[in-house]
Amino acid sequence: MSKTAMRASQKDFESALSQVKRLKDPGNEVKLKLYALYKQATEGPCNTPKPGVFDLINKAKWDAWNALGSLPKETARQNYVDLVSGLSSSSDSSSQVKPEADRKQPGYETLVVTSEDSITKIMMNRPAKKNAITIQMYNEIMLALKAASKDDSAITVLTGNGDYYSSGNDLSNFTDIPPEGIEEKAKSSAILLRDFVDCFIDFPKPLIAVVNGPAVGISVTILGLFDTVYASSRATFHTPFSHLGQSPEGCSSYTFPKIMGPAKAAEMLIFGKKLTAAEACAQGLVTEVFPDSTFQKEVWTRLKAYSKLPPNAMRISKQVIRNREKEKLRAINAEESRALQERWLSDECTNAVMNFLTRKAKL
Ligand SMILES: CCCC/C=C/CC(=O)SCCNC(=O)CCNC(=O)[C@H](O)C(C)(C)COP(=O)(O)OP(=O)(O)OC[C@H]1O[C@@H](n2cnc3c(N)ncnc32)[C@H](O)[C@@H]1OP(=O)(O)O
Repeated sequence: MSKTAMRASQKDFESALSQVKRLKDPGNEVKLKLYALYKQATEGPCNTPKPGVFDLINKAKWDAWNALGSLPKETARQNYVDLVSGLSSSSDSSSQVKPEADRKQPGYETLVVTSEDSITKIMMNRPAKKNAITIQMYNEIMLALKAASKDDSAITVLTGNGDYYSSGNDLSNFTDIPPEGIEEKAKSSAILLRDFVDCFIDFPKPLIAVVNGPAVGISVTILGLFDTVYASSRATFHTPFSHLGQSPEGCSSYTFPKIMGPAKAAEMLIFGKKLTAAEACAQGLVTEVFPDSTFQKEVWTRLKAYSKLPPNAMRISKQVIRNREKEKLRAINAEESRALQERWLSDECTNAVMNFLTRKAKL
């Protein structure tokens, strides 16, 4: 029987609604389609006033819903279920490990992933946006880490393209509010954050950060979960959580006091003190700093030598060093994510994000 000949039940629809939250970000166009079909399936034809021209996001949503005209609720429900099912099967196939070595791996839009000389390199690739991490990028980094954990490389590297390592969470992630409302957005963001950080906690091979420039927010906090951090002399390390009405994540509430002592950690995590590469190295967050002019050459020469060491011995050494803390780190990650879920609903956070997005504030 063809898909369209079948009728989606309310149960199918509800299961598609929960499935959609676990999908890789399908991009804005598909998200608008999903939104429109959801509204049509639950409320019928578009019945709200058209938003003003400057209310770009709500206008795009309204246009997508209105374009469905008088499509019956049942057909919209069926189309929603079919669309989610198509997205699920393509995202399943893109998560399979691909064996091609020595060249750019396909399937990533926000990253460049390569495997060469027994090193898998995951490079964040939104240089024009300072490698700010979108929902899609969180999902792609998780996919790339899962693939790297199973491929035949010995070590894995995370780095950034352009002048920044990463400016942290893309603050426009907070503007894409689903039909279920802001609370649901905070909840799904907390789940995404927890899953993302768990991938670093659980990563089984040596994981190296090649910090090519300034690092902000979550790109700094997760460094405590890496095995080695090499920084360019141009890099800085900034966790301005209080300025943003937020609180620490990436297990930094535990790893930073352990690495640098509680007093130095508090200056970074509570007061948002920005560290230079030399300071971050003196405090133990960074393994070694290289002059910016020779950074890439020196780091990659070093990493190529390390990647020739026996891979199983390196894995076991990492396990012995890290395994006894894994459960604790997972619990800390869950607790930090819960705290942030509440913070994201606060006026302090909303105002800080709006000030950035309306160009009133920068770090
Ligand atoms: C779901 C899980 C959530 C986990 C939560 C994590 C918490 C964090 O990560 S908190 C950290 C959030 N990051 C920031 O607050 C940084 C905001 N960005 C800035 O303050 C500045 O952009 C900068 C200091 C990083 C760089 O300033 P600079 O003058 O050199 O460059 P810009 O012209 O500002 O940036 C170029 C371009 O990139 C856009 N952009 C940069 N960073 C972000 C960002 N984090 N989110 C969204 N967009 C960002 C910036 O708006 C510019 O875009 P346009 O060219 O379109 O104007």
